[in-house]
Amino acid sequence: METQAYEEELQQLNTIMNEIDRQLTKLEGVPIYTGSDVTEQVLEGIRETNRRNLRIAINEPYFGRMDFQEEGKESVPLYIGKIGVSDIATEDPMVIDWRAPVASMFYSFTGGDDLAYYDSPEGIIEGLIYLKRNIVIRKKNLQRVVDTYIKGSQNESVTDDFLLYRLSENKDNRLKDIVSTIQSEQNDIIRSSKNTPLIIQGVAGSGKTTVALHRLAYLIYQYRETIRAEKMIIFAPNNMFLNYISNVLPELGVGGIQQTTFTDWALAILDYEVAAKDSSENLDKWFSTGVDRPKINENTPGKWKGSIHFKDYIDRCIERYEASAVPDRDFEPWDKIKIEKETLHQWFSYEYKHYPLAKRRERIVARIKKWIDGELKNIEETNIKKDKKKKATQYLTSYMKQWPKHTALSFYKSLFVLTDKSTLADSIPAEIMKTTAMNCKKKEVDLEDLAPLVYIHNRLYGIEAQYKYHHVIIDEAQDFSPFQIGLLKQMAQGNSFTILGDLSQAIHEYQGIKSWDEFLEIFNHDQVKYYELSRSYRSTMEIIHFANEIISKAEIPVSLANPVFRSGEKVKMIQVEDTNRINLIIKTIEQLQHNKMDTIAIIGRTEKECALLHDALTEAGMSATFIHSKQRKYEGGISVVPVYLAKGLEFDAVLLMDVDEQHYEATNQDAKLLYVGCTRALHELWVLYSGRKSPLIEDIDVQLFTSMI
Ligand SMILES: Nc1ncnc2c1ncn2[C@@H]1O[C@H](COP(=O)(O)OP(=O)(O)OP(=O)(O)O)[C@@H](O)[C@H]1O
Repeated sequence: METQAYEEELQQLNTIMNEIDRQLTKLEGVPIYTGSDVTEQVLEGIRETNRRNLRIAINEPYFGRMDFQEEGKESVPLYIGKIGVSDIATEDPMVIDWRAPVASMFYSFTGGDDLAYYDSPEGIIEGLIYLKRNIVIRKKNLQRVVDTYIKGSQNESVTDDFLLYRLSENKDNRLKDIVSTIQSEQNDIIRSSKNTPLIIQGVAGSGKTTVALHRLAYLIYQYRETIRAEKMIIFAPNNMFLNYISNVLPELGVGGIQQTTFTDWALAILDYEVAAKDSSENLDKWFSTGVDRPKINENTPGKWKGSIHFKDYIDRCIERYEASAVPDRDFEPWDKIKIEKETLHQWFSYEYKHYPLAKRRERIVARIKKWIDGELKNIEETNIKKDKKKKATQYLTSYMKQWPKHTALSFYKSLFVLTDKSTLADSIPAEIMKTTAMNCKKKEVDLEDLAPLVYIHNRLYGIEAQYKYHHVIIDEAQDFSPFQIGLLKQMAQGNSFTILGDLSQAIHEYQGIKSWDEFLEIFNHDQVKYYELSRSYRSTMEIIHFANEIISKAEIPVSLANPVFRSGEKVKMIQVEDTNRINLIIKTIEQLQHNKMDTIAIIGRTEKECALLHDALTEAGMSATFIHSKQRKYEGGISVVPVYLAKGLEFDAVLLMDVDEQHYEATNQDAKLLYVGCTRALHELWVLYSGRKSPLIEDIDVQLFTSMI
């Protein structure tokens, strides 16, 4: 039977490949248009997209087949691929784009005799599925045919076998697409409608980043009439992470989406009026160990400035500025000739109300100048006219001095200067007042200042068209502040958001959130869709069970990860003396490489310790990449990385260093850090410590690891 299926698919592959080849050859034969005719340019754009798509399709034209019988019709085999391909002569679809409505059944159907259905533009279409088949094609060669559902057969649902086959593969240095194995709960998120903001709490390895990228590809396809790639934006925690995920969208045939960090994005909007302080200093501080650990409370700058309370405070300050902006006097450049203050107020508060504050000021200056010109026209004597003009200009300058022109920075700075007893600034903690005023003076600010600065900029100057988005994706959103979300909410049209994160990995406690309610409130609870993904696809069961024991020690209001049934090596726990550490690491890595582990991370606790470890390993002849906070590229191979920078990444094997009582104390924060470290591993996890082991791993069930000396 299997051979028969294979032969059948081989034949089909030939037919489809020939068609793709024919179309591509034809398109590649058309000379590229470089002229200035707009219609021709548009046509060239379409040809270029088609060329690009067909080049993707020619290597792996499809990955699945589903035999579907729509009610009242014949059963037809539908081939599903990354890119849709039609027979050029008959226009019949040969391969269906995975994002097409009918293809949704390939992901949502998990067996059974019930009618399957999908939501088409014409309404719900129902029918029966007879076959669901996974087909692996690599570089034009048919490699594997696995039936995951055959109607009437005993062994009805073996979907997980194929998923496991994909999960057991090793990873290189880039995140991959998952079109062939999207799971039903992921499919629901990917295909959610554009204008419902989504908040997704997903355990480590549940596919949040991957799902977010597939969702973008879906939205571009589904809303192609109204949505543009350049108007969609992804926020990720750092540039190395952006580099790590950079292959997925091109693999899905999607280009042009903005991908950035909040810092880079904010600095550009502020036109680089300020610089961002070196983040590594901050990370060193917040992730230090022992007596250096700073305490975190509501007055911690990141928390305080990231709160909606601070946003409201800024609103009040802006209102105050607005109320007192127009000088409380007539504009009277010459005796008895004047614009009355009531008129100026009328312009400001009514006629120009729809303009942002700075623009209103500009408009009024322009109107006053026009009024002066008009008045001067009535004067005939040249000398008097000249004299009056001079007087009016001087008067205007002194008048406008009473109406300060603000930039985002100057306004922000003014919030941190205590000018009089009645000032609103009374409520700002003294330490924040002092340091922020100092930073503003140096034009060098912290991450937590950027959202308020952009917010003020928007209030003063309005939001430019290029910063109004069709869709916003925020990955690792647990590290965002409510203020950042509140700000972005103003800039995303129709509240089109996908916000993803994991509270169990909320290691940036000094700025992030404790509960998703903090964001839900911003969107007015009932308008948002909240999802929880608890199935974890990355790590083996052994690793997930071990990691779950650690995170259970922290009080976090989310459910534990539930691994797919993929079994591997037990977690290894090793006590090692400092003198033997380097030796042991090198031997372990040799063993792991022998076991075909391609990407291996040695995860340390702080950046400084990792730098020292990396030096020692280099000296001992090992070649590894040291990942530090300024790293922009993830190279793969062997990496030495501080645990907080490993978040978001994954490796075939992980060596967690220094899991002792000094480095990982019995605190929520350290439990989360250790959890992040453990869940980076796909296949093997080695936990090393010297002296006393961390209390976080002290009483872990002995069945869950192997102790080695
Ligand atoms: N449906 C799936 N089929 C195959 N692989 C999947 C699937 N879903 C997720 N994966 C794989 O699981 C791994 C984790 O995915 P991803 O990094 O997107 O998860 P995450 O939730 O963002 O993780 P974390 O929060 O731990 O960084 C990746 O290797 C991804 O390819």
